Amino acid sequence: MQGKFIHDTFKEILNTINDAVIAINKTSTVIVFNNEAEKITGLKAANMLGKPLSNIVCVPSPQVLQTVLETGSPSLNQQLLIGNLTAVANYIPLIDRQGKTTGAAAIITDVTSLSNLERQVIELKETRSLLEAILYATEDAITVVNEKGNGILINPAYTKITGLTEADVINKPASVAVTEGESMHLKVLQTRQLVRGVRLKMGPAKKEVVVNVAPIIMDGILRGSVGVIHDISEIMHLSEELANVKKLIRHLQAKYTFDDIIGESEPIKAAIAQARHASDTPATVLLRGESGTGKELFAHAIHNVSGRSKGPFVRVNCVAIAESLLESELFGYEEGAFTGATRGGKKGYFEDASDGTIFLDEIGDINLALQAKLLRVLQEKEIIRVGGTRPIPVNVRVIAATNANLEQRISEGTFREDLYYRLNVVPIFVPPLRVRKDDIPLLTAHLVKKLEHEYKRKISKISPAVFKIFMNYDWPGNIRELENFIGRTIIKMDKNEEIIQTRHVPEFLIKRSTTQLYNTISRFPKPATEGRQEENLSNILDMTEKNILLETLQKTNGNKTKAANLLGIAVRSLYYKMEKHGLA
Ligand SMILES: Nc1ncnc2c1ncn2[C@@H]1O[C@H](COP(=O)(O)OP(=O)(O)OP(=O)(O)O)[C@@H](O)[C@H]1O
Repeated sequence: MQGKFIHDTFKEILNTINDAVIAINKTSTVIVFNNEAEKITGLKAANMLGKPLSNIVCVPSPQVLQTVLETGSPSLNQQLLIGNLTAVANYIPLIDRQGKTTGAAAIITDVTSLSNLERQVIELKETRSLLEAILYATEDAITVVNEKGNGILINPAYTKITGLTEADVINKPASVAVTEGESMHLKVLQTRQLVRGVRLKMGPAKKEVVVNVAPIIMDGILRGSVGVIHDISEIMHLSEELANVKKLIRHLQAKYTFDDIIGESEPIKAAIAQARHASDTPATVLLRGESGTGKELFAHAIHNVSGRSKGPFVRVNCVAIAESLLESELFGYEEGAFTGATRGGKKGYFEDASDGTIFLDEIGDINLALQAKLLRVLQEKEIIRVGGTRPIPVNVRVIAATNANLEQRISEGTFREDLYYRLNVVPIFVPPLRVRKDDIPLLTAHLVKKLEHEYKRKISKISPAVFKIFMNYDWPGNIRELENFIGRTIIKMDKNEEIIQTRHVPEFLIKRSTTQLYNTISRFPKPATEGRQEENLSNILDMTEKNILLETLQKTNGNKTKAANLLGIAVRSLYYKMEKHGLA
């Protein structure tokens, strides 16, 4: 009776404790427990009392409990599992008055929620290791800034790409890293909006990069932003190479378009308009004009705009090929046509150009025999290979070019008149540079850019004095000569110089330019404008034009073709001008 009293009193005392308590005897059998123990085990008294402790809770290390019972020493923080719960037990030995261990009390604390936290900490650590691995492994640069826009993290790729180390960026404003353009971190922090695909230059080496930056927003609060930076210098390099390869391919085809024909002066605009018009038709085009004026450029452009642009463009320089070979090159040959002829024969340029365009440059210089054969091709639209008899139909558009005075050659009997008319279906006169000097600045800028790339130099400016020299010279070699001079000028510049100055211009060009300026001024009788300040510019220009026409016609004894040639204008336009000035 007294034993029950003691037991119940003891249990009451145990119930005042927040932790679960289960007392066991020397054989690990449960002798007493409190309400909290029933609660966390979910067991009724009948299922606990007198049962081994291991039936009630899972003891991962039974020997620990055994040691407590045997040695009478407490053991703390031992893990227990009760169903889904994780608990920690402190085993306290129960010792009687004689100092003998009679059992033990397990004081059990539910640490499930605590272990959840621990688990989260472990998960966070794992995530962090994973993120670090990604940060270190990726080839893309990553940069993180805080909400103030100051750097807080970069990865090794960032340093590799931008050349900036942690010392350069951590705790520094994001803008320090950007050499050209605006810091996207700062923009994102202002707008809270993601930015994508922005091109910038970063770091001391001005690396070409593309950046994506996203805001970091946690629980609605802006904490900073993260940027991913892609190095595109390699892509840029590759696309440059691709552009070069494309250029090479275009060299085998038609390289230029009308956009490549630089000039805004009236004479060049008129020629371009004529050429554009001709592109839409299948008509044969005859390009006239001095050497270096851009006739070949026009031929390319006409082909590229025409319906045949997908077909081949075959350029034949009729003077560059030996006369004896030109016929077989143009029309091909049959097997055995001559000693050394390839077995099976060979196609000529006309057949190569099938469904495309053949550009016959320097057409004025082919011999009469070949002229007759060419005439036949133009009339019949078929060729006969050298050594053959079988006509082969060809579908080829002909563009011819010459700087020769064909009309004069006809009168001299060296050029066939019938061929002239066959070729001259659409004549286009490409004006010489001296009649379109207004285009010199544009052309110079274009050619400088072209050569800058070729010579791997950077030219930022051309001094006005150099332009003056260029403007005062007549450029008998036309744009080819201008291109040549600019090339020679760039060569004379030091590597670090970026401005073309007069000292770089070859001496003799300066001399010639000055002489020509002097001649131009003194050549013409002073128009009756002196003292007549009220004359407007248009009248002065008219008078000057009239004087030049008169002077040229005098020089050519009234031969209008020659005069037009000297002036670099079409005979038709000479007639028009003569009429305008009452000289016809
Ligand atoms: N309007 C232009 N814009 C830009 N470059 C031009 C222009 N005209 C000519 N060029 C350049 O000048 C050089 C000479 O041009 P092109 O070979 O077409 O002249 P051409 O009249 O055919 O000469 P030729 O009669 O000696 O064959 C080329 O490098 C060409 O690219």
